[in-house]
Amino acid sequence: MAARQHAWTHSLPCFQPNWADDPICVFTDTTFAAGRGISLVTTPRRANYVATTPAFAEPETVGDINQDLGGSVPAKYEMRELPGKGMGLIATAHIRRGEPIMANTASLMIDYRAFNELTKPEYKELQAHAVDNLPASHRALVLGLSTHTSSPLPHIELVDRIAATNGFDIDPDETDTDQHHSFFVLFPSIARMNHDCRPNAEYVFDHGTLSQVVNAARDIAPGEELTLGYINPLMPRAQRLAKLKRNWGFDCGCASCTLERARADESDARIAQIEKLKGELREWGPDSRACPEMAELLIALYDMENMWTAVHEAYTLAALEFNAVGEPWTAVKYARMAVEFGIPMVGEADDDMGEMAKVAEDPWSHWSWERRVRGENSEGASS
Ligand SMILES: C[S@@+](CC[C@H](N)C(=O)[O-])C[C@H]1O[C@@H](n2cnc3c(N)ncnc32)[C@H](O)[C@@H]1O
Repeated sequence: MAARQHAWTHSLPCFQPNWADDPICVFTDTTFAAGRGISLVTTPRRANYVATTPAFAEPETVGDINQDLGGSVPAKYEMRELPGKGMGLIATAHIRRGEPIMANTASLMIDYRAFNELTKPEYKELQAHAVDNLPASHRALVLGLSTHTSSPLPHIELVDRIAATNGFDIDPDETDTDQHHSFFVLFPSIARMNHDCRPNAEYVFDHGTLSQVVNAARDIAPGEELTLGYINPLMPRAQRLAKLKRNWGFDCGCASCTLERARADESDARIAQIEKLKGELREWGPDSRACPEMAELLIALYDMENMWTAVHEAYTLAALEFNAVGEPWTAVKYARMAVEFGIPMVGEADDDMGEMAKVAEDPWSHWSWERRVRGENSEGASS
């Protein structure tokens, strides 16, 4: 797509290694999202691509996003200081599974090219400029975020620690065929959510509005903390603890990490079996041992592990498996459950959700129909 010129505030310096084809600079729009503002650290080409998205081209799509879902719904949480965790968000009303809890437009979007192509001092300088260029109240919100350290830091280091502690990895926009680098993105209100290895909420990024929505993964009662998962939940306990300590500096005290030894070993064994079953169920070659009972065992294991944010993966595999042995109505049941549980967790645009909508509608014309009993190899089978 041809790059349209956008009215960015473009601050110097830009950096460009000799071998790179584009410089990397800071681009700010202080009028974005009804004056909240946004800063990008990226190439001029990519900044201009981002400016073609509805978030910029149709400003009304993002005008209300940051006021607790348009101000039409009162917030169902409040921020509190929590022992041993810093700040956190606590539910103040009942929240239903699948319900949107909060949303933020991006504050700071750092192209991974900055990390891959620039020196550390270069990208840290750009990162600090990007925050400094935001409107004052937004800048204060960002600079007030956690650094998981109490020692005072020089400004550039402070911004770097804030970004590292609070940023989210966002996959590149698939419609931008020119760019293959992820973005590292900051959403200041969502960043107040602490980690749990079995979180009760999940985030979904929308490239059209450059915004992140947090949805409830299960029913949440007033008084419960709202949590996200910072890491892959399918790691054994020791690996989860080590990764959280290394990357975010805390000893995880969540219910799953504080199980007594025997219960923790059982949980680790279930996690290992989940990984093994997923591998077998995704195998569509003639030697596959996959069968519907395996898929139902997988669902039970996700349930036992309280993996509310990921159980749709098991429903997806069960729908495919039942369809593959010619049991359309059980396939439709699981496809419907995959969509019901999955869309708030991964969004409608997710490939698996598209496949599940097709199975739910017409299992007989889906690629998986009687796949196992026909004994064909399945080039291109998803999930
Ligand atoms: C993205 S911030 C979350 C909000 C943060 N508590 C605050 O005060 O703004 C990540 C930091 O919060 C703290 N944190 C997050 N989850 C935690 C947990 N389960 N237990 C203890 N500290 C946690 C750690 O200091 C971590 O580096």
